[in-house]
Amino acid sequence: MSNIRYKIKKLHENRGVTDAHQINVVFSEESRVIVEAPAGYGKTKTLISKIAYLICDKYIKNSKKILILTFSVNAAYKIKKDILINLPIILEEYISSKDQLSNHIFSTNYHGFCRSILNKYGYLMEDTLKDLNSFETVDFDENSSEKKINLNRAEKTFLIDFKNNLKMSNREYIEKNILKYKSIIIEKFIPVEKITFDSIIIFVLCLFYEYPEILKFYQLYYPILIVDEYQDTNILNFMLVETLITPETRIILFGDPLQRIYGFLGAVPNIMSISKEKFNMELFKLKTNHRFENENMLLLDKNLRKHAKNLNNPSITEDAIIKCIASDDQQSEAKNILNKIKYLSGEGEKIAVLCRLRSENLNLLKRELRNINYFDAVFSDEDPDYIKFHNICKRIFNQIVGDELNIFNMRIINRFVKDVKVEFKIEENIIFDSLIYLLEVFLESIREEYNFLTQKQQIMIIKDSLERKSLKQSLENVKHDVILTTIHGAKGLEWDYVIMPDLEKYSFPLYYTCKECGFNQTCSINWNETSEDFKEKYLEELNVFYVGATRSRKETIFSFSRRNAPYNSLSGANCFLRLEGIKLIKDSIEDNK
Ligand SMILES: Nc1ncnc2c1ncn2[C@@H]1O[C@H](COP(=O)(O)OP(=O)(O)OP(=O)(O)O)[C@@H](O)[C@H]1O
Repeated sequence: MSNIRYKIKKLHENRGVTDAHQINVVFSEESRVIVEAPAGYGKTKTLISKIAYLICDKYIKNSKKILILTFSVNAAYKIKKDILINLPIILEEYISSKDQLSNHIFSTNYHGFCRSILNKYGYLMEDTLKDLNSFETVDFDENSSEKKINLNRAEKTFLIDFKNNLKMSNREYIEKNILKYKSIIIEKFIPVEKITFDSIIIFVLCLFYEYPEILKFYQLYYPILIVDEYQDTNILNFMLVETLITPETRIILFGDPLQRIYGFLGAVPNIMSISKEKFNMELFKLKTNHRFENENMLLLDKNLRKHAKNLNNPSITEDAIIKCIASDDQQSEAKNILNKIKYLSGEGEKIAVLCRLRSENLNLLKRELRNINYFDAVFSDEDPDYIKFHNICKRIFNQIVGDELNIFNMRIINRFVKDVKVEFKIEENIIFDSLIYLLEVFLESIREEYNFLTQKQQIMIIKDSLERKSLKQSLENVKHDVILTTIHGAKGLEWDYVIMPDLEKYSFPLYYTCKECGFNQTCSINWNETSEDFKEKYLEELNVFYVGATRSRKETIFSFSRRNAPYNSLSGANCFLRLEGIKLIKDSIEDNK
């Protein structure tokens, strides 16, 4: 054991100094641990070492497993890859093969976990659930136009209400209506071989309720539960986690409250502190950033966090000095950003331009960027073209693999890509060019990075990713030196330099937030006079700003215009750029490196 401890300590050494806070988490004997760690503070690294420590300290008996849950499919596979690469190094004498290691852990996303349970026991509630893998998974909300599903008006209204209550984390409503939701899915969706994303978790909650002996089995089978990106947990995820926990379960939760940017999809507000209280957990904070190379970036991170914690009185002690491109109008802003990129690139530096969302301003920028070789990845999950691309790929892929799930090779990949290209040949839309490239990058990573998986598992990741519309998570494997994407799409990724355009009022925070703020000309907010609801909306925007600003290893450069494009209206630096603790200095294109 002392050898293992030595090896783990060595792994957590940076320039000769061991990160004691990470080590405290790894070696802690507490059975309920919650770890708060901003991006780049070594959450994932700590998680991997913790698993190694738990396995070799015999916390996990032979027939039991550690369950590791995450929000996205790709995050789950990334963790699994890290585990399979790193753990054998730490655990040489404890684990003889990767297979043996796989026997101890199950790393998946919430939906993947629930699917695995429904594949085994779903038939107990509804016989046809044994064919779950061949069903099409759909998201049902007010924009849905599912023609094949014969819903009456009352059912449609109910499903929309249910979704809205889910987004509002209204647990009381969900608990009261869960059975009704389940029966509509069974009566109307399953006969046409469709199922909703939410119902995959709902069916498992119902199964556990109806068959407590099955729940008991899973509770004993997974004596250790680890959840990553816990701040994104929605109310259904939370109910699932809660159900799996017994007084004996060891729980380790990792997250960062400030990176909660999926509130609009239902991430529960304050989920980290709620869980800390509810499960009586010991809080550990990681204190050292291992990502930033620049003192001002550390200060920016620190000061933004202080604001998020206390809007009224952030107690700033030192300013972060951040470069900012101030332009007269959107056209000159676009030109200035292009010049900045040209100046920064050239030595293999990776640069990202991160925007809030698609807009008229962004189109001007895109026109300028056509002068360089950049990768355009500005699509949101709700984008019709983005959804269409995934749906068509899903259909083509299913046709190619058919029922034969055990064979996955280059011939299948080539045919798949060729057929997709044929399908989109006539579309003159840069989004589809980007998505085809992203698809190729994604397939290459499955073949090369996930070669430790069986061919069937590789096919299932592809199906899962197309279904979850998560191609944009392959952005980190794109070879271009310059990427234009949204802040939401950049979550969890990092580049050498980040440029954030359009940081003017009415663009970011979004127009509606500025409207609620009364189009406040000075952008200074009196927090004693604002409603809780406004505070919450503002904080969510601040979180998005924080996630964007902390994606760079070397430097983040802000940019804004004095006039906004659509109406050429007067604008100017937004409220975030005026926060105490951020000192802007004029960027004169050449002075960055
Ligand atoms: N103690 C350490 N010594 C050396 N490098 C470290 C240490 N901790 C983390 N790192 C490195 O810092 C980088 C960020 O770590 P990691 O990815 O674990 O952070 P994170 O908190 O999970 O960030 P994110 O939320 O962005 O994924 C990685 O390259 C990791 O290898």
